[in-house]
Amino acid sequence: MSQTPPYTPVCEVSSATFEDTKSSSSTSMSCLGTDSITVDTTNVSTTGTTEPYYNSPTSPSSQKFDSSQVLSNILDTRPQIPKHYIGVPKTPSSTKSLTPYKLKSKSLEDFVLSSTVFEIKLDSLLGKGSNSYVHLATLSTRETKNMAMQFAIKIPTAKNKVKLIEKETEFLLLLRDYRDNTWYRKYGDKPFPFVDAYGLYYLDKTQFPMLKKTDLLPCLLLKNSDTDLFRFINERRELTNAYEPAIGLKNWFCLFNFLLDVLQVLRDLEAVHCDIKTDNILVENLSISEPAFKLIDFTSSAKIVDIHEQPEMTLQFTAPELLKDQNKIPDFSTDLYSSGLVLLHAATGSAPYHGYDYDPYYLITLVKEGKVLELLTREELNRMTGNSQVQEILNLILVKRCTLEELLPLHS
Ligand SMILES: Nc1ncnc2c1ncn2[C@@H]1O[C@H](COP(=O)(O)OP(=O)(O)OP(=O)(O)O)[C@@H](O)[C@H]1O
Repeated sequence: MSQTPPYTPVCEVSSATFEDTKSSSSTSMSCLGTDSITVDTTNVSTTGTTEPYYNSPTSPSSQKFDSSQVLSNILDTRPQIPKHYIGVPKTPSSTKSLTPYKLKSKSLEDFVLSSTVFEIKLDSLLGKGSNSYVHLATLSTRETKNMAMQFAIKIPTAKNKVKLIEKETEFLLLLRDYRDNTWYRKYGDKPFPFVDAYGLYYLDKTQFPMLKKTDLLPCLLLKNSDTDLFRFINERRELTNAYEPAIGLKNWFCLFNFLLDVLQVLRDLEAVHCDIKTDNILVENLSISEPAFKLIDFTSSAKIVDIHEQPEMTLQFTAPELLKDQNKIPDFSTDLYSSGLVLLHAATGSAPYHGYDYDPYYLITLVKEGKVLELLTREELNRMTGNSQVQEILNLILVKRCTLEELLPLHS
């Protein structure tokens, strides 16, 4: 991910410091009372995925992907997976002295792909979040080398970040269960709007040099995508006309429908994502006329009943009421508001509060007051108001704060 981290200043709940993961400068944020907010400095930084932040261990794989479909199908339809494919490493020869990180539940252990059956080769860096590196990688079976597939692997930046990988994986398992038992029954063969997870896989320093030499940590295997929505907006806004949404009218409504699908699933699960933003939406099928969007990053997601404090969120995509009241728990309406900001970004071509993120204190004031529409430039307004339905939908979500039910009749 090129947009947010590692330039993203993160306010850790535990330390309450305002830390920039790239520069070493840090400013106390405790006085801001926003301990769990990440400031998206997307518009300040112009990091490219082509520029790794360290000496990358990557070595492009020479594997062919003829059988990638076979392997991804096996991993996707777990009940059919052979038993020996699964297993937390015991004492693999290369990591004899390392104790694998102990996962917190049996369901997570059952999701681990055995390193005696599979091997993984890391390719290029796809993105970096505040808690993880995401690499393109190749998974192959050790015995039959032509059984190989490409995927994205989310690697924790440190051992203390594994609990977030565990939390995210548990949420992905919940979504997978929903997909298999409810989604197909309710929506037929409509694409599921969340990223597919294939399993967990343990890596050590010999495979990923950024890990400590004493660590053997579980990493999350996900379906990889061509690009994310942030980059998609930047590319498309050069091609679309000045009075239509930056990503084009058809794509904008496609994104709107996708977000309504996401919100309906979350409502069915009585859960919230809590970090819906442009960086967290992947875009697939770019060669086909309609792109397919997939939501990622479930590190802050949970069932509403299980949330007791505000999780880590991205300031520019946070609903004002969560900043005004630190005790307020995120709910469906706060995810809907964040979705409205994603739609605004896709319409105007600029991230919310673009140009106002140089001063986090000022930014917090603006977000608290929900000033996002008042800060739009003439060009941005033209793109937002060029189509009356786009304008109406944005107004309903961001100003009138309508409910999901009120929007559903507009779903096509
Ligand atoms: N499945 C994937 N395919 C392609 N790229 C991906 C995939 N998953 C993540 N990425 C890229 O990596 C970036 C970081 O991923 P992610 O947001 O899941 O990490 P994180 O550490 O939880 O980040 P955050 O700081 O937002 O919490 C994404 O913005 C995206 O660009």
